Amino acid sequence: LRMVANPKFHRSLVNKIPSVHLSTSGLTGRHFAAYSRLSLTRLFSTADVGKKNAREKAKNEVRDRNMRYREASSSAKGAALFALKVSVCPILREELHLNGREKRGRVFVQSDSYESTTLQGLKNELHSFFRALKKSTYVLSAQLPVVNEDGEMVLNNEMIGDGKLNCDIVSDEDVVKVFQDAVGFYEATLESDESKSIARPTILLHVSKDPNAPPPPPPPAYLEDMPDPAQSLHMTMLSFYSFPPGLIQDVEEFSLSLRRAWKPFNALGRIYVAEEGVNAQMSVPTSVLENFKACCFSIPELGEYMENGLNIDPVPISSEEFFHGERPPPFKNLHIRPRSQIVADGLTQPLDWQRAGNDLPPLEWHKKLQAEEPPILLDCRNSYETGVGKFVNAEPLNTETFKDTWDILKERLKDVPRDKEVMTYCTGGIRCVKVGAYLEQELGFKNVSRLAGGIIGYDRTLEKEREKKEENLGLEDAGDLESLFHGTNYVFDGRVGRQITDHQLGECVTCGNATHLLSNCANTACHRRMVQCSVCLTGFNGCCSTSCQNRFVNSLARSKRTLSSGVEIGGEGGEEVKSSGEIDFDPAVFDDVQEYSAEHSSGAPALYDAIQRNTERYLPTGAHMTSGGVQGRLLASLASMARRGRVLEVGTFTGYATCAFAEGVAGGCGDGGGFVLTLERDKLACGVARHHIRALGKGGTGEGGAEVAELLDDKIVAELGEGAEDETRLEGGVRVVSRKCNDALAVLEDMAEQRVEGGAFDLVFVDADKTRLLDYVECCLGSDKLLRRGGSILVDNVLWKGAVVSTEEGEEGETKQTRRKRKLARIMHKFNEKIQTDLRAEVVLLPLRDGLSIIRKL
Ligand SMILES: C[S@@+](CC[C@H](N)C(=O)[O-])C[C@H]1O[C@@H](n2cnc3c(N)ncnc32)[C@H](O)[C@@H]1O
Repeated sequence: LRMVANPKFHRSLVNKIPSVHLSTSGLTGRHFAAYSRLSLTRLFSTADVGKKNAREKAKNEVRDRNMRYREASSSAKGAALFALKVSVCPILREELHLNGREKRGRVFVQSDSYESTTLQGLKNELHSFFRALKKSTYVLSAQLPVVNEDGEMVLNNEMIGDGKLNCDIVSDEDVVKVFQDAVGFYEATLESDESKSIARPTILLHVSKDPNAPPPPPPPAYLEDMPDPAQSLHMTMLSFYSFPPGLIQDVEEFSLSLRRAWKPFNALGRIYVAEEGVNAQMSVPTSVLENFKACCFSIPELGEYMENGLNIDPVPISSEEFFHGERPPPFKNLHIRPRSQIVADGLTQPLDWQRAGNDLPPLEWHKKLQAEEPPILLDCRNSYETGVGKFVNAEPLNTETFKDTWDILKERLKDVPRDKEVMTYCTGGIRCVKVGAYLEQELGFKNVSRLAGGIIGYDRTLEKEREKKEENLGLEDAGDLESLFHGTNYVFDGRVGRQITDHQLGECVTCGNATHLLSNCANTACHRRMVQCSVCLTGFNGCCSTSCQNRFVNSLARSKRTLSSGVEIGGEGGEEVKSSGEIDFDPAVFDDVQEYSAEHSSGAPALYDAIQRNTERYLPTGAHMTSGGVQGRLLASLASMARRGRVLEVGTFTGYATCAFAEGVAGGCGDGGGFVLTLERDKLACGVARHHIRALGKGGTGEGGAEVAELLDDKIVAELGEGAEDETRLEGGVRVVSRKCNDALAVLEDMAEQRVEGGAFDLVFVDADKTRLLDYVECCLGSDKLLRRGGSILVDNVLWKGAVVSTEEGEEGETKQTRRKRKLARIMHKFNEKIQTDLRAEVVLLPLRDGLSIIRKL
């Protein structure tokens, strides 16, 4: 991983791959090099592979193979490789819903291979490119290309329509003959006029519907007479999970099949699929709910293995409220995501999820909790969930994430006799399957029970029983039906929490009063989940702090201005774009000049190598985000020139640039009172950065500092609340303060209003969310309280991997990533244009690495 995260390594490999000019497919050598790099990333990054859907993966494999073939054939023309120009008839295109790429395409086949000598081999080859054909009965026919008077090959077989080409392929012999004929034809063109000959034997292959194929199967019974889901006046929320004992063999294929099966219902939701099972939170149009249930029960991997069936919310939401109500819709799309686990547990070995204690129906659970000698009752949710609601007498495990569960359980239960009854519960029951399995199989408890359907199931059952009681229908003896769960149940969709009783167990984040209300901060860049009372919710405009409130109110005003003036600025999304790790770079930008300048700049001291290593170990997907060697040296130099040695960094990440700034300030600051403030929203990054800054404080930038930095262990993430600060003093009195904040822009806007303690900054490094660069820079240019006149702003990534140079519309069929890259490049380009014409500043855009702008405030 360390090698892969290192651009030098990529470059060296990319440079070693011969680049080919493939004009027929529109691919240039440069694309090929970039593509090769993507393949490398794919090869090394198993997490990425896991995320790709099956179709994409198969297509990539074939493309990879074709690339190799083309590469081979570019040096050696001839009969070693055949080109098959494949087309699919319109009937099959429609029946199989083939997309643009699958309607026609080119496949390369080696001579004397299984594919070029047998019908099955040939078909397998076609299936890997045209996956949908696997499910169809079709016939193949072939033809040799026609060479026109100018010696050009006429490959246009569009005119075939539903018909066939002149040679049927129904047996291995037919395959052999067609390939032999293709060689003969190729050799004949060579002999007649080599300059006009074709590059390799070529065959036109047509796939048409088999006229004798049996009719397609009738639609499943559950779709018969189904009402139109689009007309449903209500939406129903539901959830379910399953741990099928036979596991899910092909996760990606199964995810696709779920999407196909659920498409007719207009279902929405978030579904995780892994080998171990399925975990779904969904909303379904109420009018087709019964059909949807029947569909789910007909799928073997769900069916009887859906523990407690489907957990259905008894109160449907009107479609109007669902889609256009005050709150955002719980789900906007149907996301079916292949995952390595449906609940990430952090266990080294998977357990047998079928042996996970007993499922206790809610009414039995309710009775048991009223018993005189209650058993051990464990709340297996995280602390933010248990903070607003739990069963009376339950012990919260107080985990930050589910992965913390195992150590806490071991410690809590170490002296408990193994035959003591242990009861566990969670939101919907899924986490308790894993906890139950662990208690039984790893800790040896013999009497484990789990609340079937979790708190959601318990709440619904009690509600139903109460209704029954009211209607005086035969009521089971359930004792008192008052809920023993007190407070609010945290749920994982747009609703955030459901209040079960009036108990106010939470503490308002802004005033500290008791409350049951849960929400997410309205400042979208912060969006933290929070407990906030109704008074503060209104008073703070739905935000968690005054900083976020200012940011939120300002951005509302700005978006109004934007709408009326038609000028696009920044964008409220504030998405962190640099960390996606999926954006490829244009290798042409990383040319020899960059290499040369790196080789002829001073190397970074040892501490920085240790920082980079730790980053690659603890935050590998973002390891490319650190400033790195040459830029780090430049930042240190610039900081050393800062008049009063006061530097603000926006986006600490793991502290690479922070240490460079601190180093520079310490080495250059005139009055000895240097100060570096760095802001970061990510807890883990903050924890790692603090360790590095302390290492700098203890051992300096050399080997001593590197040794301390290397002592980083897994317990780096401190519980960091909004505004939590950590201060390190360097020799010579320079103060380095790392502050955890939810949204750095809100903090800057605050500082721009008030006086910054100790005076304005000399230098501000803007290196956080890239879509709001103008907002950050505006804060600095607009307020002398934040950045003094004559001071500078540094903005990173202004060349956006070279993509700013050309931001026109992309080719048809470009991927989501390239579209996103183009969109971001346009934002960056607009930023560069706008800042260049700003009369308050002078700009130098350095083509260093990914582009660094130095903006001097006039
Ligand atoms: C490119 S990295 C910073 C790299 C660092 N300056 C360096 O040179 O080593 C960007 C960091 O900004 C943080 N970030 C993004 N948006 C933020 C925001 N609105 N508030 C605070 N931090 C943010 C991300 O979590 C990420 O760690």
